[in-house]
Amino acid sequence: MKLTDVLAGCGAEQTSGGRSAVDVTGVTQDSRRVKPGDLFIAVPGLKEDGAQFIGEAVSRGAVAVVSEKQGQSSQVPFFKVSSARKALALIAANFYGRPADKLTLLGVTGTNGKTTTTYLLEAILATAAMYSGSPAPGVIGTLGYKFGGKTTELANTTPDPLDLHRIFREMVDAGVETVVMEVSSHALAQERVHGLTFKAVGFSNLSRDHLDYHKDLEEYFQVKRKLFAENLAATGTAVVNGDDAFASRIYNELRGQKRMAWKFSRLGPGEISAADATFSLKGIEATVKSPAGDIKVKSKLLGPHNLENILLAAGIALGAGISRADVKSGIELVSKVSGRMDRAENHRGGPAPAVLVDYAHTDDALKRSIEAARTLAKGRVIVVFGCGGDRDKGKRPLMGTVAAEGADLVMVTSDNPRTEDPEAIIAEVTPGLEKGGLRRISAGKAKVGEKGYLVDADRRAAIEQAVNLAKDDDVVLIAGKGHETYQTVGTEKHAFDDREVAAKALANRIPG
Ligand SMILES: CC(=O)N[C@H]1[C@@H](OP(=O)(O)OP(=O)(O)OC[C@H]2O[C@@H](n3ccc(=O)[nH]c3=O)[C@H](O)[C@@H]2O)O[C@H](CO)[C@@H](O)[C@@H]1O[C@H](C)C(=O)N[C@@H](C)C(=O)N[C@H](CCC(=O)O)C(=O)O
Ligand SMILES: Nc1ncnc2c1ncn2[C@@H]1O[C@H](COP(=O)(O)OP(=O)(O)OP(=O)(O)O)[C@@H](O)[C@H]1O
Ligand SMILES: N[C@H](CCC[C@H](N)C(=O)O)C(=O)O
Ligand SMILES: [Mg+2]
Repeated sequence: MKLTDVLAGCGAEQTSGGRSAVDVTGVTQDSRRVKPGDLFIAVPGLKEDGAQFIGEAVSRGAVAVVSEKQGQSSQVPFFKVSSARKALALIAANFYGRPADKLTLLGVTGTNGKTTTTYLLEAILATAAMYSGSPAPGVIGTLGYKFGGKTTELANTTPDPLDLHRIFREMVDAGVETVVMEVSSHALAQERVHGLTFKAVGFSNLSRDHLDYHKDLEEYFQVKRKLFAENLAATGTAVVNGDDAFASRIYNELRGQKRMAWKFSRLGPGEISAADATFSLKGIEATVKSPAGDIKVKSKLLGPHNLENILLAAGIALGAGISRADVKSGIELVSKVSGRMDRAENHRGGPAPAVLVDYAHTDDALKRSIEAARTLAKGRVIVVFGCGGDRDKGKRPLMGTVAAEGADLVMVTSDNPRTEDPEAIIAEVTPGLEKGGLRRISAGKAKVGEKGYLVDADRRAAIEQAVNLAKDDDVVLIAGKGHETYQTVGTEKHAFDDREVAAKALANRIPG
């Protein structure tokens, strides 16, 4: 592809180097991966400044360079841009032949509920597509990217632009017309979706997370707001959580601009609201009230927070022009979202506690998933959780407090310790548990029915103890790792799946 075509529209100005009439055979932002014929884009990062590696990129065969820095005298054409990350997004689109121009994009942002909402939307869109004879949608998010019945794992929830536009290309080539995607705050901060236009976007909620990356909650919000301010089509629809103060600010802003915005609310009024909701281990029954009319749904998803995800998915789908009937059928098709309130198998049969594996890894998510477990449990709620290493430390005591306030028995353990000491992470969680009113029970002293918290850094042992300490009418909630099939200790990933460990613990359960 001609360099001038790759750079089209990205505002790059040549500052040095030779003739720009060269062909580009690849694009990369990583000097270590440069192949002869590539364009190298030097991105300033958290740890490194890509500009340091321009020499290395050229010596590996880069035929042109894009950077925010003024070009030194360069052997290859050197282009200056005001934002390397924005340029990267536009260049990636050009390089893959602008596949997103052929797609209808629907996006979901927010701290919790993105993955669940995108899978509800996928089912709704697939139902609509089936009836209209159109192709099924694609999905991009934490569980990977999915189209044509195949899911491929991803390193990030929202991929870097070069991966994202390559995936769009694969999808368009396979005939996909609509893509529903999670848009993370890291992606928005790093301009991974710069230049994309969404037909409808949703905002689930905003609560504490990633404050190791964002300065404070307000900055975290401003980053999420970009999706609505910069990426929503002028005639597109925004659906936001009316029960969330941050999300409501977006509603007011868009309404002030006479844009299309809907609020959804589980408890109060809103363009999308709920009535007659009931929750059990069989799922949710509720009436979704919408500008298009009422939709009675029976969902297999568990807990009040999932009703919020249903309202958001219904709002986005209706906003994108899907019929009420397809919204209902799609929602009812989703039997579960992998690793979210995902019930572990009881292979032995007979009475046993319900063991739910969930991905709650923020204090709000943990609070909400414990609340959900409470609506499902006839007996007690037992929670097993830990906090990830090398991530926002501020959430550790907060997660401890919500666990103590919501659960009867808590088993504190490891999540992915990464390069931190597991015991040191736990030591940052336990003051929160004490603050929440639970007292520590010494190892080996726990009795069935007792209140308090136990500590065991070995996640497998912690899950086994929790299952053994549960009575048949208790609910055991194993939070934090959801769909993950590994545990990261140091820099190594070991096979570990909460759902398998829990099913084994149930099969070998020795009550008491
Ligand atoms: C914290 C974070 O988001 N980091 C992202 C960031 O990395 P960074 O700023 O540390 O990059 P860096 O190492 O300083 O390098 C800067 C540049 O120099 C280049 N470089 C570096 C070294 C070298 O020898 N040569 C070279 O060219 C790098 O390729 C890069 O382009 O920029 C990189 C390039 O765009 C991203 O890949 C990387 O995402 C990493 C993999 C990551 O783990 N991100 C997570 C936290 C994330 O994005 N998570 C969200 C979901 C979160 C949630 O909702 O729960 C997601 O969307 O996945
Ligand atoms: N609407 C909601 N409000 C609050 N908590 C929720 C909501 N939906 C899900 N959760 C909690 O958050 C966890 C993660 O849910 P989900 O994977 O759908 O969200 P996500 O935004 O994609 O998360 P991540 O950013 O980690 O990918 C769930 O396991 C549950 O504990
Ligand atoms: N995308 C989130 C996932 C956290 C999952 C949890 N299991 C952990 O490892 O902290 C992150 O990387 O912060
Ligand atoms: Mg997700």
